[in-house]
Amino acid sequence: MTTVDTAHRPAGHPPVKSGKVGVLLVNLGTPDGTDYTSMRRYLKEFLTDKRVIEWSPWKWYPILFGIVLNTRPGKVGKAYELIWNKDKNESYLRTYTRSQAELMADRLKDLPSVQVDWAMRYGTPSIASRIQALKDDGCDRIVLFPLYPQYAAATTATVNDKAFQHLLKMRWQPALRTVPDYHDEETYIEALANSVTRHLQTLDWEPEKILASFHGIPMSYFQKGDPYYCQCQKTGRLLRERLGLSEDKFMVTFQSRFGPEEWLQPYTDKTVEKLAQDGVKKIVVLNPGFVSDCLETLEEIAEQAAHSFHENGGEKFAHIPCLNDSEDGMRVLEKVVRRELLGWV
Ligand SMILES: C=CC1=C(C)c2cc3[nH]c(cc4nc(cc5[nH]c(cc1n2)c(C)c5CCC(=O)O)C(CCC(=O)O)=C4C)c(C)c3C=C
Ligand SMILES: [Fe+2]
Ligand SMILES: [Fe+2]
Repeated sequence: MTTVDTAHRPAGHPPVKSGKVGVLLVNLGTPDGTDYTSMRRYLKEFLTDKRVIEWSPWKWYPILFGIVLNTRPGKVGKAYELIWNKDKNESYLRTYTRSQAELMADRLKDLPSVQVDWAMRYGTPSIASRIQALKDDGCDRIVLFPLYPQYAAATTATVNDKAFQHLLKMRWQPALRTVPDYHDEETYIEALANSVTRHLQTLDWEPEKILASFHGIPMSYFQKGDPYYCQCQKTGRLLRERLGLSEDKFMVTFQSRFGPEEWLQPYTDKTVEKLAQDGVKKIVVLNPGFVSDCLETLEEIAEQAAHSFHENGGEKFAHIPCLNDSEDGMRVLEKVVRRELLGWV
């Protein structure tokens, strides 16, 4: 650890701490509560992000403020209620992100100059508040880790934007290292394969199809050059090969469509429905693109997709949890963080 030489400091110069390295884990965000006001605040911050909705504000804001922010908070709030972590009165996304940061701090104990923290892109704790806290604690270098295995402008880039926006206001900026995607990282593929294998062993039936369902993005974002689709496809292929499955048995699909545009295909909901209608009786779905379980996995897949599969004639449906704060999941995050710390510790 290096520290600043302050012996010559003139009277009145503020005391400064320095010499530590911060690691900031950042996930998407989550509402503070399931009530209308909390939901509206969260959705407003999310859906006014130009990296998420790329339409011109002239076109988007009348729809957002006139319709979406009046109707969606109530509807989505009910969905959040179904998957709320009642013990901690928060969403599981927050519970897991905090736990990942705590476990990461423990795993990096051999590096005493490293301090680990966590933040959310939307809602609390904000990226600005945690970058400031790390800097105030003496971190003059920060590894910023957007918790997305696949890069998308709507997720990774907006986390980076937000961090640099805060740096704009700082006199003494920390050096910031942004962590790249890790969609084809060996440890990640291995962790996903282990979780599939282990979960299948707990079932007394064998799936006819395994679906790797990723969050979608509008097709237009892909056409503008976003690498997300290709990275999801590669993660899917590597996982399938690792599991030794044929293309016939394993599919990559895209979920969570929002708005009227065409999104990446095949759509998870339509695929699940069609498989059941075509006579497939047993399927398993996993969400490799989500580091932690959240509304999109627990409600949209484990609840809604399961329901739709059964309604359409399917018999057995299983959802494999995300890696969350499991041993395998933490090994992946630690591997990436240690690589990014090289040269700084
Ligand atoms: C145009 C809108 C959206 C884009 C593009 C988008 C991309 C995207 N999102 C995730 C991960 C998550 N999204 C989550 C919730 C969520 N996503 C959108 C819209 C877009 N996402 C909305 C409006 C919401 C809120 C819920 C709803 O109103 O339907 C979540 C869950 C958060 C939680 O608290 O549980 C995650 C995680 C990715 C990875 C991605 C692009 C790659
Ligand atoms: Fe989303
Ligand atoms: Fe959704």
